Amino acid sequence: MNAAAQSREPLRWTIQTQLPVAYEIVETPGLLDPANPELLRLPEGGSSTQVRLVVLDHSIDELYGERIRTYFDANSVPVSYLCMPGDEESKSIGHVLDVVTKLNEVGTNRLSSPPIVIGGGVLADVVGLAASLYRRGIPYIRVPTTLLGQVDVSVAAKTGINFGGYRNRLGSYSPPPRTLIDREFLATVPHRQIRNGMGEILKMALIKDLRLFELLEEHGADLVEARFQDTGGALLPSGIADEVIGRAIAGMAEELQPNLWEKDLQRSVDYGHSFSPLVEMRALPELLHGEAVAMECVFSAVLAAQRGLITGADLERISAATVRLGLRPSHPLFCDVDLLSEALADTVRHRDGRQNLPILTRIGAVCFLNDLSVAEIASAAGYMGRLLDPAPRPATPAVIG
Ligand SMILES: NC(=O)c1ccc[n+]([C@@H]2O[C@H](COP(=O)([O-])OP(=O)(O)OC[C@H]3O[C@@H](n4cnc5c(N)ncnc54)[C@H](O)[C@@H]3O)[C@@H](O)[C@H]2O)c1
Ligand SMILES: O=C(CO)[C@@H](O)[C@H](O)[C@H](O)[C@H](O)COP(=O)(O)O
Ligand SMILES: [Zn+2]
Repeated sequence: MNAAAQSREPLRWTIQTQLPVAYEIVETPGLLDPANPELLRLPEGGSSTQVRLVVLDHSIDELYGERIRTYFDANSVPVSYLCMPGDEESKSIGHVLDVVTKLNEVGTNRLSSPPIVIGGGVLADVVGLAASLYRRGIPYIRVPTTLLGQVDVSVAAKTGINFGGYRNRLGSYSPPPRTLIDREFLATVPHRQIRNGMGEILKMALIKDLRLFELLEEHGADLVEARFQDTGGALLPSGIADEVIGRAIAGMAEELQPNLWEKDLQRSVDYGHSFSPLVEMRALPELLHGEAVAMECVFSAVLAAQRGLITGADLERISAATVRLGLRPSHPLFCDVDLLSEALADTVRHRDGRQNLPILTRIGAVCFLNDLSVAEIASAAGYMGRLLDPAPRPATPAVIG
């Protein structure tokens, strides 16, 4: 080192900046009506005549492909289409690279011709990650077409793919400036996938919204049956589907906004997401995301009842509501203490060394635990084992002191 540099304090530069983030989630019935301009609107306003990449879920291409093509043709917008599968096993780096390759081929501009993704949560996560990598990040437009996509992914800032046997191991924080929601898409979603979305709505109800939980208890089964479509009052009183979807989205937005970058690792929305990620991956392709989340909602309620944080009656109510939604409350992997302990250990790493385990203090409120023991997990796993057996109903778990 030269003598002059040695005789003084080393120089130091700090770059500080701020990145204001705003993104909108817009309900827009009749999205595919060529007269509806929402799909063409650019984040910064105005519209574009440049070629756009539109990524379609396979099912969406089959069911809505013709209408989508008619929409863009009628509006004279040149489009290049990419169709991809939308199952959990497709949340892979290969599919991200397929999107990036297509962005390159299409010649997508950095800001003024954002790609549009129309599909479920899987496709949104894959395309979102590709957009966040392409030229170090370009905007994209998200159109969620499943219930889970509309009530949960729609608000999310996160993108991700599975890697090395773990969920969302690679990803980014990259919210699209615009997410467009049209409930009509749900009319074609298979009932199992609707129930899957109910798993995330149940999570939201349990952590912060007793009214939403009561709506699920009273109308959940009919909402599934009607796939959230208006039935002219026959099956569902009018307004119920809107209220359930609206409350779920508003609840998620309220939770995410103050902690979008997750500097605070105590997150209520992690309810149902502490043990289930590994269970879901080990059970692939048997369990869907929302199904595994719903099982952990019950498992966590058992943990809460064991501690005397909620009553046995509340636990029964939660488990009964889950079953009424058509969701299984338990699974053999939720009885496997070693697997559950491994899952929690990985979650602890994700939460920087702490459990930060959201746990119910009543239906509609949570606190966070950092001292959950293997004995408690084992006891709750035993209860989950008895829930596998359709009858008789298991007794309320004993409070572990
Ligand atoms: N980014 C986030 O913060 C966030 C939040 C919640 C969930 N997720 C992710 O979302 C994924 C689950 O999403 P999902 O439940 O939408 O599953 P999905 O994307 O796998 O879609 C489910 C199935 O429905 C089909 N489908 C989609 N729309 C349809 C329609 N309108 N009609 C008929 N079939 C249709 C798809 O082809 C697929 O077979 C998980 O990977 C999860 O991690 C991400
Ligand atoms: O499943 C997801 C996101 O993939 C959401 O439903 C959920 O609310 C949360 O974001 C989860 O807590 C999952 O977060 P992470 O483990 O993927 O970081
Ligand atoms: Zn989730």
